[in-house]
Parts: sequence; C-alpha cells; structure tokens
Amino acid sequence: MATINFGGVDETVITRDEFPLFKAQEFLKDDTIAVLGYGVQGPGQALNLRDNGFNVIVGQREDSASWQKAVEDGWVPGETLFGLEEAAERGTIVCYLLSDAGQIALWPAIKEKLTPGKTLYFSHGFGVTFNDQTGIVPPKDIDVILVAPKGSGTSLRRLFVAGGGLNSSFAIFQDASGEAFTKATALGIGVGSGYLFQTDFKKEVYSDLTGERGVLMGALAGIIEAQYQVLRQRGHSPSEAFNETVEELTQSLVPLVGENGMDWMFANCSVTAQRGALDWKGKFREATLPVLNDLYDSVASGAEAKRTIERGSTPDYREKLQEELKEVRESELWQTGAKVRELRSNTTNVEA
Ligand SMILES: NC(=O)C1=CN([C@@H]2O[C@H](COP(=O)(O)OP(=O)(O)OC[C@H]3O[C@@H](n4cnc5c(N)ncnc54)[C@H](O)[C@@H]3O)[C@@H](O)[C@H]2O)C=CC1
Ligand SMILES: CC(=O)[C@](C)(O)C(=O)O
Ligand SMILES: [Mg+2]
Ligand SMILES: [Mg+2]
Repeated sequence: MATINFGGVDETVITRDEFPLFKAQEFLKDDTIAVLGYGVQGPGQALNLRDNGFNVIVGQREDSASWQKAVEDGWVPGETLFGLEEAAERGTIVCYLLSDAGQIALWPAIKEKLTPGKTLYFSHGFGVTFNDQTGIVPPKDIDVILVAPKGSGTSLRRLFVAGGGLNSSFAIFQDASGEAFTKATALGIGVGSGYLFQTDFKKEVYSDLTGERGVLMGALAGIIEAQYQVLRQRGHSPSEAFNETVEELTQSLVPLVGENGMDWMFANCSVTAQRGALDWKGKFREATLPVLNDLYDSVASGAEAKRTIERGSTPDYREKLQEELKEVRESELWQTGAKVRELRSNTTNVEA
C-alpha cells in the first residue's frame, strides 16, 4: 500500500509493483470467479481475468445475444459458460456485472447462492448504497467488495490487449473473512489495473453518477449540441460547425490534455486562443456550477437511482434506449460527424 500525494492531499493507492500478478494468481488459485452478465464490463473483466491466468466462468441468460457473444469469445457452454444462477452456484467469487437494474431483478435468486465464505464483487456502489430502493442487502457472512474500472469495459479490454491497462477504484463493504482487502487487490490487479485507488461504496457511486451525468457524458453532449446550434444559427456550414466543436476536440486538443494537462493543451494553441479560453473558462464554470450542484443533490437524494431503476426495469427499456440513441445518431450534428470521420487524413502523408 503506497501513500501518494495528489495535489497536496495524501491518498492510499495500491500498485502492481507491490502486489504483482503472480501474487494475485497465488492468492486466488483455489477460487472460481463467476462473472455474471456479459454486457460491457462483463466481457472486459472476464477476458482479462482469463488471460491473466485465473479460473473464470461466465453466467448469462441463455436466450440472449450476449450469450452468443460469450460463445464467440471462447466461453464454452457447460464448461465455462452457464445460466446466471448456475454460474453463481459454481463461483466462489461472484462478480455481479448485470446492469444496475438487472441486479435488482436477479437478486432474490443470486442471494440464495451466496453461502458463507463466498465473495460478492461489484463494479459499482449502486446496488448496496441505494439498498432502500434496490433491496440488495448481502448476507452477513460473506465478503462484499468493489473494483470499479475508471472507464468503459471496452477500453478496459482494448488497453489490456494493447499491453496497458485501466486503473480502478476499490472498496470494502463487508469483510467476513478478514481477507477482503487482499481479495479486492488481487481482483483489481487481475482485471488489468496497474493502480488501485481506495474509496468506499457510497463515494464511488456518488462520484461515478455525477461524472457520467456531468462532464464525462451528459455535459459533454449538451455543450456540444449548444455550440453547434449557435454556429449553425449564425450561418456556419455543418462541416465548419462540427469541426470547430467536435473534430478538433477529439482529434487534436483532448489528447493533448490527456497527455500533459490543460495548460499543456493551452500552450500548444495560439496566444489568441489562450487569451480567449482563459477569459471565458470562468464564465462557463460559473454558469455550470448551479447545474452540477443540482446534479449532485439529485444523486445524493437517491432521485437519480430511482429514475435509473424505474426506467431500467421496464420490459422495453433497451428498445427505448436504442430509439433515443438513434435520434442522436440521425441528428444533423452527428450525421455531419459521420461524414467528417470518413475524411480523416490518416493516410495522406504516407501515400506516394
Ligand atoms: N459499462 C461500463 O463500462 C461500466 C459499468 N460499470 C458497472 O458495471 C456493472 C455492469 O454494467 P454494464 O456492463 O454496463 O451492464 P449492461 O447494461 O451492459 O448489462 C450487463 C448484462 O446484464 C444483463 N441484464 C440486464 N438486465 C437484466 C435482467 N433483468 N435480468 C438478467 N440479466 C439482465 C444484460 O443482458 C447484460 O448481459 C454495473 O454495475 C455498471 O454500473 C462500471 C464501470 C463502467
Ligand atoms: C464507463 C463508466 O465508468 C461509466 C460511464 O461510469 C459507466 O458506464 O457507468
Ligand atoms: Mg464510471
Ligand atoms: Mg457509471
């Protein structure tokens, strides 16, 4: 366990240097890790764990497209791929990676399989933190832990395959065995994280729900729509509005932020751009602060959880989501994006 100073604040972080993969393999060598759910996190985590040498099985609804995907990924029905309840029965560590609404529906059946000595693993603090709404109250005689990769399961897998990894936060909710901490560490290293940041279930879910509804997804999508709309209404062409709102952001500027911070991105832009950005960022901050505070209140009151559960529990929730995504995809903004993406000059400089 290392103490690392982040901007003046000390935090606890576990690193792969102090807890190498062989130690994780040794610690979990007698365990069967059952990954329930094969949506986005399920495949990422199950495949990384399998490739890292752990005993992994997958549980998924038999009549689903994801079952087929699991078969294509090399999980063998009756050997390493089972129905949800059977996988939970066989696993000593049950990774509950159904959608947060799906976890509620399956809980009564899965709870029965969580016999003393087993471990229940989440990648989100949702089910346990909002248990007044989810009904997810784990039995007292099991370990309950969390490892939450800080990104999409798709990235978790892609970065692993490319030889890297994605960091995770981790937390302990219940330590019946006295070994929950080591177990969470071993699993975090197992799914491919090089660094594990300690948190608790409530902090994980509050920050995660705020982040994805805010800057990471909701605010990003909203502010892009707003700027595109202004440029279009002021007479700019779709390609010009898109290039100045999205293409330059994703292709040029955000990678520079990721590489070396905001001031580095600024420093690689013109003095004119820097002057304007420094003058305007305060206005944007003040304008969005009330919205972000509303958002946090809505997360903390349980209202976001309530809405997620209600909307996610209707029989046609996937179709409805698809319709909403289709509307986004078919908007002028994102149709322009599709065309602009085709024109990326990836190969221009290598052609004769
Ligand atoms: N999507 C991501 O990359 C991330 C997800 N998480 C967390 O990981 C967990 C899993 O999330 P995702 O992979 O996004 O889930 P998902 O929405 O892709 O669903 C996972 C699986 O649950 C199944 N499922 C959904 N409703 C069901 C029901 N009523 N009965 C039986 N099965 C059902 C689906 O068929 C699918 O195989 C969640 O707790 C989520 O918050 C955490 C970090 C990132
Ligand atoms: C990818 C991730 O970490 C999110 C955005 O929080 C999620 O998919 O829930
Ligand atoms: Mg997240
Ligand atoms: Mg999330």
